[in-house]
Amino acid sequence: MLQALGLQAGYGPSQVLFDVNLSIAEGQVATLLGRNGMGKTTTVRAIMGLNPARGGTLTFRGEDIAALPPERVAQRGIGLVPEGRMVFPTLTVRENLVATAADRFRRASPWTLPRIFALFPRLGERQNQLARTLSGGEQQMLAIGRALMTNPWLLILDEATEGLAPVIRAEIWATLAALKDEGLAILVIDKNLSALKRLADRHHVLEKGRTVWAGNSLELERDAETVRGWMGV
Ligand SMILES: Nc1ncnc2c1ncn2[C@@H]1O[C@H](COP(=O)(O)OP(=O)(O)OP(=O)(O)O)[C@@H](O)[C@H]1O
Repeated sequence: MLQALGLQAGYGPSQVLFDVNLSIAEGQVATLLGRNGMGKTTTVRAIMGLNPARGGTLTFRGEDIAALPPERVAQRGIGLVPEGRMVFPTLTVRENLVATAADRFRRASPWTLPRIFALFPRLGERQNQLARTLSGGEQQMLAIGRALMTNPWLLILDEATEGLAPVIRAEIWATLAALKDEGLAILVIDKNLSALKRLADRHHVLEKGRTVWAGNSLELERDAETVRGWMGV
């Protein structure tokens, strides 16, 4: 579904990604692992067209997306839950969700407000509240709901559980498992290896802008010590 080969990207004169290789099959959950500053967010930005690829290849559902601007990438069906959530603070929960709503692919059962509120009942209870008055966990749920309202084929979450209470984290992990069961492909950036091992099919470790390890959860178990070393945990 998504494949990056030898991906390169950076900011102005500084190159950050040198050789990122990443693949996510349909309906799979994949992870991007690595210490802070190793290029995970930059990889996401390259996929989304925010920091366009400068080398290598990037394909999504069989199409070359390397040169597409961000709005086109989103239209192709990649939904981003960015680092720091970035919900619209002065819009209500409902307005945040409606703002991005689109069903470009005429899905069999598209995401709607009632479906989002069934997934996150708390958002339903607070639908007329301004987003900035929500707790961190609720804002994260809203960010996920907003990405789902674009009816993506692939959902990307950058540090979605960071700074959240354990009980809220558990809720987010359970939600991602439910979305996977529905067939949604997901790319997760997170540091919680034990949750990721259960949820994800494939893992990629980044070190200084290069994919230095990739494998499934069994292989991750086998190479746990090495991977933990790369992650600094
Ligand atoms: N806007 C920017 N301008 C210049 N350099 C940047 C910018 N954003 C990030 N970088 C640099 O790019 C490198 C990779 O950062 P990136 O955010 O992709 O890492 P990360 O693996 O996602 O880590 P983190 O968990 O800290 O977000 C770092 O050296 C960082 O300093």
